[in-house]
Amino acid sequence: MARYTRLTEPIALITLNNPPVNALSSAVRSGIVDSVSQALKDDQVKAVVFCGENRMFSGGADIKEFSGSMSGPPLVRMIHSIEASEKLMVAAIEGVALGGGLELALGCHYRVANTKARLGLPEVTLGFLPGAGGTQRLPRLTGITAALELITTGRQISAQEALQLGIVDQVTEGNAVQAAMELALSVIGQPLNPRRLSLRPPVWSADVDSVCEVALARVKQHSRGAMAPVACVQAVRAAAMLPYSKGMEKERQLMDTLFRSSQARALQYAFFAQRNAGKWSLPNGARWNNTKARDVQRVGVIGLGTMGRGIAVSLVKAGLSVVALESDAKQLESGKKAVTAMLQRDAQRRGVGSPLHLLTFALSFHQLKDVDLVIEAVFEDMNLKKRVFSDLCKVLRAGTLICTNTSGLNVDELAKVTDRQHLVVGMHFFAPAHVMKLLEVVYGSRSSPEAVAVAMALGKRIQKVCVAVGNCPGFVGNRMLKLYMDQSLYLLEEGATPEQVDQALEEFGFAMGIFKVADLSGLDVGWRVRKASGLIGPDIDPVNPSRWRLGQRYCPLPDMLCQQGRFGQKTGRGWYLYNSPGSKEAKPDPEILNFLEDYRLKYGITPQRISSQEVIERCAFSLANEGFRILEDGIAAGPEDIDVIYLFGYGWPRHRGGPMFYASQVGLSVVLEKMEHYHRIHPDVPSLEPSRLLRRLVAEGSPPIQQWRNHIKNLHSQL
Ligand SMILES: CC(C)(COP(=O)(O)OP(=O)(O)OC[C@H]1O[C@@H](n2cnc3c(N)ncnc32)[C@H](O)[C@@H]1OP(=O)(O)O)[C@@H](O)C(=O)NCCC(=O)NCCSC(=O)C[C@@H](O)CCCCCCCCCCCCC(=O)O
Repeated sequence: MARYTRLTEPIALITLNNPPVNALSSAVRSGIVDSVSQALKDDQVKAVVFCGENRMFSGGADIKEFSGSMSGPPLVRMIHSIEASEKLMVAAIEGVALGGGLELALGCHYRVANTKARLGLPEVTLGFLPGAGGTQRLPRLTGITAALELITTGRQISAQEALQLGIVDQVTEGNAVQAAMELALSVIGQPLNPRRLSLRPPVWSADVDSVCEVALARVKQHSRGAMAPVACVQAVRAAAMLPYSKGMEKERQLMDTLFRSSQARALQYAFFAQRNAGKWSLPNGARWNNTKARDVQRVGVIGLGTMGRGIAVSLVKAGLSVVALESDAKQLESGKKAVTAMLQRDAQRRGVGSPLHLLTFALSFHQLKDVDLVIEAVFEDMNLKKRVFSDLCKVLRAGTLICTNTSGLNVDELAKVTDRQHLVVGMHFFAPAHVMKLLEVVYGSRSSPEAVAVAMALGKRIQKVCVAVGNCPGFVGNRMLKLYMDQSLYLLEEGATPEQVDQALEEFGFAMGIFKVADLSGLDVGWRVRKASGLIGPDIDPVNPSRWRLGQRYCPLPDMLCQQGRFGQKTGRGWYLYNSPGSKEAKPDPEILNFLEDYRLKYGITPQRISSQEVIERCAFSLANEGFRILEDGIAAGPEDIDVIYLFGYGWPRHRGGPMFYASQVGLSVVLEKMEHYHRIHPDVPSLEPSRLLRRLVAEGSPPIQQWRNHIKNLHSQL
């Protein structure tokens, strides 16, 4: 796990060897300790160079070990003895030096990095802090301001930036090990104390308090209730005020609190869930590792509305050729202007050349004849999409994939109008598509594994977090969202205000409350969908609309807002009031409060006092309850996929893991009890009835979330 090589020069090489990222597992730490001791015993060895196998220094501590009992040499002590060693220690950084990997390098007396290397302390993203001396050594190198920024955000930096900040001593375009050896030979014999960061005094300056206050205010504003960023500021502040040993005590104290916190568990779960989503599997046994994706170079994008524009931008940015199609010249012109401007702005921001040469604009389907894959992003209307699909089949080559960016329409029904049902899949992007990371890849009953593999690979190439999901109305994300939205609306009927619901959700950690999101997306979008689905028709009385539709409780409030022309931000009025159409600052609207009061009076509803706890329980547990149904139906392969969808597509707070993880953390029996309670009070809302899978998991002793897949497998078993 760590290889010791005695080189011909007076140098020993210690190679961390734990693929794929050379995480500092217990075995690696033991290997390092043994190797260092071997080097120290060898009188011929004057210097030690640390490097990683496969040109990858280290991705840090082994995160998998955190969920069990930790064994092996402690990282803190190991790094301390490396730094204290009387022999010269040099880190040769290639690939990444992250977390404990960078902390190990900071314990060395010199650091050399390859130009392509990336360095960082991302522990905050896992719910804790750099707990192997990183919070004390880094500020002593870079000063407090840079250390605060790096440690509280977890941002990874280039070797060049690391050089400017003083984190590395040298950057090389060549082999970092070679360069580290040369550096070692040139400094052997020089005093080591000035190179030992722990011997440096606190990095105090007169403005420490104000710098830390500013950092604290910034992290509190962005962290949405996450504890780790605040603790990171406290730890770095200690590096400015206290000698190293005292600072280390503070680091340890803060780490103890964070390490076993529910937030750290949630964030580490999210880390693995995100990686797990790429390992898709279909009910027929096809999987990411037994299905080959063929290469895609040219992509057609049909429709240059908001979604089509974002999709085209994402594709071009990833170096793909795009033919972007619109149905009329005016639409094409406005789409062209928007896409071009977005790409130019992005290129300017990143300091790279504009990729506009990859983009062609077209008005005729014939210009799509040579593409490898088409993404349809026209208006959300089944008939229109069907027309597009059948027209496409007339011009596309036989093997070209047809993907739909529908947000919930039936992919099988669309596939049926084509001559290639096996090559039809959904690619559900989230708005704005060039910003949002999530992509639901929807397989229909006839989609071939290869088609799914191609869509997943393309999504990955354009840097999306892709989740393969089955075909049902709304797929995973929007199917669950509907129930979340329903509960929020019922809460308004029962006595809450939009700002009260949003405040509870934002305090829980959502980036934005649901009513603010609805205003941002446009209330007219859902209105149109409800009209198309028959929920709103000519038989509905517009003045006294029924609260009962298609056999279920229905809340007509959003329709009534739309009738008043309140479409949200775009019209300057929605659930909130805005200074002008298009402005973003939501203000409570007294008109809405009166409107809600009148509504309750009209329908004889006595307003109740709704607590924040009830808002969270009804919204979050409804999401999870539907998530269990989705698992039962085989629409998502596991709870992790559902959580990834909510983390990356719906602003669910990462430090709460996702709705399924949250349910597991609160306790499944508590969730069951609450759902039973709310269903008893609201028997007219069938979705509040606890799902079969939830009941079954509770009956089976509420197994940990990692084991739910096994229980789902057995759900339909007759054995
Ligand atoms: C490294 C990456 C940038 C690579 O990205 P890439 O896209 O190439 O690949 P993947 O992300 O897909 O990863 C490939 C593969 O590797 C797995 N993996 C990656 N990193 C790790 C890791 N650090 N540990 C384990 N496994 C890892 C990943 O899961 C993939 O596996 P798969 O099976 O899917 O192929 C990228 O991966 C990345 O960014 N990684 C994470 C980097 C990171 O966050 N590093 C920080 C780790 S935490 C750390 O280092 C902590 C240190 O500060 C030291 C802390 C000291 C601990 C002291 C403990 C004190 C406890 C006190 C409290 C005790 C109280 C009590 O007892 O109760």
